[in-house]
Amino acid sequence: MLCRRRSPSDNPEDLSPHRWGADLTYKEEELQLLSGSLISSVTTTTADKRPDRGSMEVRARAPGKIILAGEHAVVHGSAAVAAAIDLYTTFSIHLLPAGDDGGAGTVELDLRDSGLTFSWPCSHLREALGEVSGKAGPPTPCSPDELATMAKLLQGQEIPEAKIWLSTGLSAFLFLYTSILGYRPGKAVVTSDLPIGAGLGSSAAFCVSMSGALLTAAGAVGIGVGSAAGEWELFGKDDLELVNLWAFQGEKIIHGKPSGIDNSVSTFGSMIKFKKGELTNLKSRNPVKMLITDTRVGRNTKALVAGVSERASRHPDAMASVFHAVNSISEELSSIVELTAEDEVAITSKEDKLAELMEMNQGLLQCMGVSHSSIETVLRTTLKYSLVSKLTGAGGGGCVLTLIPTRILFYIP
Ligand SMILES: Nc1ncnc2c1ncn2[C@@H]1O[C@H](COP(=O)(O)OP(=O)(O)OP(=O)(O)O)[C@@H](O)[C@H]1O
Ligand SMILES: C[C@@](O)(CCO)CC(=O)[O-]
Ligand SMILES: [Mg+2]
Repeated sequence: MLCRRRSPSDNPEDLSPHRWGADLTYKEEELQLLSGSLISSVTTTTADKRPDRGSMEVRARAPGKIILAGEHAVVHGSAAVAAAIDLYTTFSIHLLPAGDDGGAGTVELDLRDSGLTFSWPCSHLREALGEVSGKAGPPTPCSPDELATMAKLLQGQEIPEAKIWLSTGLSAFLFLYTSILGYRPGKAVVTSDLPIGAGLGSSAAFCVSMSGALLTAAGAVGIGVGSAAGEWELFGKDDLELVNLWAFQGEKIIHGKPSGIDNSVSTFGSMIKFKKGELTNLKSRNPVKMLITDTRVGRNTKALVAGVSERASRHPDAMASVFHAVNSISEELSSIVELTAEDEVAITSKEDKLAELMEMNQGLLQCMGVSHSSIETVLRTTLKYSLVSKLTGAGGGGCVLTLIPTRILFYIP
């Protein structure tokens, strides 16, 4: 399910949202149907801790997400609605006893899905970053100087040009690892069900699972030692709050200016309304079925978010109206989602309203300049079946949501 990066302008430093794959043409057959997701009952971040040959291994997993309404506008203070989906990123950390190899040891990272491994001698990290003790409490943000040091630490690593977009994730790893665990040697392994950079919150799931595992390994959050293989334990509410704060710092390194919605929904799961950092849990009693289509057009959230901010500074009044309209859509959508509909007529009317709001939101995302010809192809294709779609996440390619009303008689697994 990995996203195939196809755009010749797939450069994380390119801040123009239009240049992401703009000159390619897309055929319906090239779209990948990812999954139909029931979005009301998904578990939150969970972890598993077990002794392993004299040392400790901790695994944490965190879900991806879809945004039903409000992406981009949420960065500018509007409300947005998001739901966790049942595709996960898992981060495992195996702490090695210090000095096991007679020296200070190494910090290793194995990105299984990309087939890449990285390694830093602990002595080298200490030299570059100075004394850090590892921290159990709330995070201190990564300073510009520290960020520059992380970038330098990547220079010695062999990152293939075609996967250079992983650099920000690697910087986030180095920052979270050294801030939480100091220079303890360890081996981390990351696997994910999520396509990377496709709007399903891969960066947030990466940061949340990483924060969960590292904080557990540091003893800063408490889960017990797992009894049976394959058992996941839920974190307590206060622990989730701490995991979320650290994950947000990681997201800042990857995204530049995240609203916090992606890490929050990945941490706490379920369906949420999010506005200016405030999270409200939404109780959806009738399931909402969405089809997720991956256009397989690579894009980068940091560049798209920066592009919208630039447009907002060029046209402040017009864009303020757009953000205001999106806020109203998200508010209305969140109250409709919570309505309990008993009979068929009520369910149909609820779904019709949801569809209309999604359609309006898509129009406003086009106004923000974050749609893409591949997204428009999905919109046209689903419209042939009278189904409504909208982009989800940062847009510019990536994934598209299609609302599947209960009147549709086929089942999408
Ligand atoms: N499993 C992973 N392994 C390593 N790095 C990852 C992984 N998942 C995400 N990342 C990091 O996150 C970046 C992708 O994040 P980005 O925010 O651009 O997309 P997304 O989170 O999938 O989509 P959106 O933010 O729109 O929901 C990658 O370039 C990489 O740096
Ligand atoms: C585009 C955006 O609104 C959602 C990305 O999933 C960015 C953010 O809120 O951080
Ligand atoms: Mg992201």
